[in-house]
Amino acid sequence: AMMVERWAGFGSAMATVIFLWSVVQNYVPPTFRLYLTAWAAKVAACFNPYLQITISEYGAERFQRSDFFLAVEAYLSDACARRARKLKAELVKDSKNLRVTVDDHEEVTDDFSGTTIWWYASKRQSKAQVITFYPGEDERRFYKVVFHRRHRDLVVDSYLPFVLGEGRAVTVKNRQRRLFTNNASRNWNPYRSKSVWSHVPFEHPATFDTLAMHPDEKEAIVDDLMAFQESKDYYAKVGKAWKRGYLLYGPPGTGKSTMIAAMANFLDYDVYDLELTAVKNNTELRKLFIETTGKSIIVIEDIDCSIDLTGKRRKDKKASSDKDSDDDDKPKLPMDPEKDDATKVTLSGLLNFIDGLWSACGGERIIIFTTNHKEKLDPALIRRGRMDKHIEMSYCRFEGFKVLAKNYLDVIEHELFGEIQRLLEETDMSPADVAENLMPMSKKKKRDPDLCFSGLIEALKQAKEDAAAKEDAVAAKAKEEEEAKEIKEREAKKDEGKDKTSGEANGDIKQGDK
Ligand SMILES: Nc1ncnc2c1ncn2[C@@H]1O[C@H](COP(=O)(O)OP(=O)(O)OP(=O)(O)O)[C@@H](O)[C@H]1O
Ligand SMILES: [Mg+2]
Repeated sequence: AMMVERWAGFGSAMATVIFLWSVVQNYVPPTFRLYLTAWAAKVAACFNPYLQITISEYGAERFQRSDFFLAVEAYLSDACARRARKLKAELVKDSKNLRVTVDDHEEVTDDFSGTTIWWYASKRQSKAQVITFYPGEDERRFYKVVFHRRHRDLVVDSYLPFVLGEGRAVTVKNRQRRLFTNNASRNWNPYRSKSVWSHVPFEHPATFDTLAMHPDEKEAIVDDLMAFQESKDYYAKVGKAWKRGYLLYGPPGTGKSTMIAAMANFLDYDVYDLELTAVKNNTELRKLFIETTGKSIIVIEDIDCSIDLTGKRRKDKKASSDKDSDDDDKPKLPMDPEKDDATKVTLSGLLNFIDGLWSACGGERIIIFTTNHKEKLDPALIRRGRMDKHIEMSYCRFEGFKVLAKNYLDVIEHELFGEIQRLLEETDMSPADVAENLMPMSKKKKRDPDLCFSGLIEALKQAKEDAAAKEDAVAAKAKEEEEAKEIKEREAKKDEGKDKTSGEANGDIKQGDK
């Protein structure tokens, strides 16, 4: 009976409210009505101590999902999803893990310095009458955060920025890192991608642990990278763009490319592999650079082979083209070298690429050049400040070998190590060749250290012999050349003498004879 009475009371109260509302609707002028509504909201607020903030999926830019929404989503799935009962799992683009998030219309609580905060995931139907191509496009999802009035400052000034930061960190941690290249054939479908870069997932397994190198050098590089990563404020303070350049040089197979992969894995960066020969001109180079994102390594491999970096070589080319045009007076073809030059990437274009003004957009970029011949590079290109650190990757010595032996065969000590050490100090063998000997591709021999090490010793001895033979050959050739030169010089002198005696006979002859 009490229940019925209470409901009746509730019903009559409701009826009164509805009656009053219809009076307001019909007889109160609109301006006053607005005022009344605001006032009613205020009255309600007096009794409801909770505030709410909405974070919608599409913010001011209608076509791009709001950064904050994505950060909240990541934060909730990382920190609070465990406490939710209704979850949803998705396979998300650019993320390497399944993403489990709070389902729509579900509530989770969070705790921030002793304060309880409620989150609601929800969605509403968009009212706009637009036809879209994508399913689900007319739904607008949003998150609502609810908290007590007295925590307003805490939530707005500390909690929400905290969520943003945490969410971004989670996104970075979970993202699938990518390897970009500017040299993919995109021509078959011009509509597919407007970006100048195309990408694949970056999954190179190299790390600094697997890199054969002297431990001290390795540590120095790791140290440098860590210092770079943490010095955002420092770079800002000294007024420099937040980037760093490395030059990796050394013979083939010494681990330059592997080192880049290890760096990317260590820093958790994307890799942009820039193929300079595929870049038409400086403008395109600039466009490529602008489209790179922060937290990335930009790599130009074999920089000495990529373009005419030196003015000298360009002149050579011009001289030869002049000769050509002397030979035949054909009209100039589109392939004309003059024009070709104008549409090429130049050294100055590349220097601009590295430290032009617009290289400051974003930040946290590492630029790496690799080369087999450091001496061929223009000094301007590799001066400090552009290429801050020059790293020599060299032949495998004993320290490097120990890393490889441990990695490939799980061996830390072995009776053959002494001999290998001696041979490695005397012989230049690249880590790639050493590794090849430690990784026999045969089932029977598989992972037998004795066989592998004796095989390596054989290979080292062979390499040593070859090197000696080569040296002998080089010496012999040099001697031959020297002799030939001497003979030539002698003959030239004789000719000179003859010329002069047959020419004017004066005091000069005596001088020449002397
Ligand atoms: N320092 C090293 N540590 C571990 N592995 C190495 C090292 N150097 C080379 N290797 C092995 O040798 C192979 C070739 O190495 P990498 O491609 O890095 O050489 P590179 O210096 O880039 O050569 P190139 O100058 O020809 O480009 C790799 O697959 C790698 O496994
Ligand atoms: Mg390489």
